[in-house]
Amino acid sequence: MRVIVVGTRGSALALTQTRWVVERLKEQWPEAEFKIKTIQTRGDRGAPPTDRDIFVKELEEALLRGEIDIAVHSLKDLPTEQPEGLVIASIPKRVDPRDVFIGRNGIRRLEDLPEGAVVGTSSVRRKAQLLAYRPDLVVRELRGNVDTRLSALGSGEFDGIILAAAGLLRLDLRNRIDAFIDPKIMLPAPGQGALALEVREGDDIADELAYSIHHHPTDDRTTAERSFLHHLGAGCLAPVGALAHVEEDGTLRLEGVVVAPDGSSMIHGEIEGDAEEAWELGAELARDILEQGGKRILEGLRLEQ
Ligand SMILES: NCc1[nH]cc(CCC(=O)O)c1CC(=O)O
Repeated sequence: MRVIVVGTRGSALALTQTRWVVERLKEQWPEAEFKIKTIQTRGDRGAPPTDRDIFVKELEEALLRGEIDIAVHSLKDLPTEQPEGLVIASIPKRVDPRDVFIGRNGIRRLEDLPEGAVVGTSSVRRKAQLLAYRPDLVVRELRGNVDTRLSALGSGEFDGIILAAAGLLRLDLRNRIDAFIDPKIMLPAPGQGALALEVREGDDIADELAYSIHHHPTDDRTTAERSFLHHLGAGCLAPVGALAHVEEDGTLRLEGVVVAPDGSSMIHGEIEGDAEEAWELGAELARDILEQGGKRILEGLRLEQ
């Protein structure tokens, strides 16, 4: 059997999650041989997060050239439209999708921040929801990989920072988390906490290997969330949050939000239905929210750019 080359970015988080994926694949296919290949993306070389696919494109090009057979992505970094010739073969089981707060000087929750405190994040989605909740806070740019962000907190420039729980959990840094942020205050990015395994269309072997670690409930949840984002006509850099849950009986409940970047207005909505209709439910919620004022917020953003 051929060696299956699994491609990943080179950050500590990307490598850790890819090793996790390969361990799961080996459990399913003990006779198969896997090799991990690291590919540097523009995002890793410090490109500003202005293009939606800075973490993704180089991996996809390597896939198309045949240098790798399976690309491992963070699902939330992946655009909602697939490039020609590539397919998502598998969405493994998600970890906690929430955002978390890490504070300094005994501050352990968002609620503990004094008036005018400085919070670090580079995500418009986090900034907008934070300001909607606490307009008094000052939000400052915080970039880089998880390690860089944690050491920026130590340098004293911020009273607290916000990160995805997923990155810290995967890096075994759970003890650094001070508080999980209630999704009522901050809805995560669509797909946050989930991975995606992408393969070449027609590579049936890679497809079958990858599909063996597919997780249907995660797929249904993230399909609804990403459909919501897609039908808003917004990319992963927009001030858009979404979170879906699937109940035992197959009912999917999706919550979504569009927020003005300064937090001054916020359109929130919810929908529920059959998990098998995940894509349609996301589309319907997007239409509702666009009508209720989401459209005005998102058009305002385009004019600013
Ligand atoms: N924006 C970068 C990014 N892409 C994926 C994760 C980890 C969380 C995940 O896998 O969803 C992070 C870090 C963060 O947002 O704190």
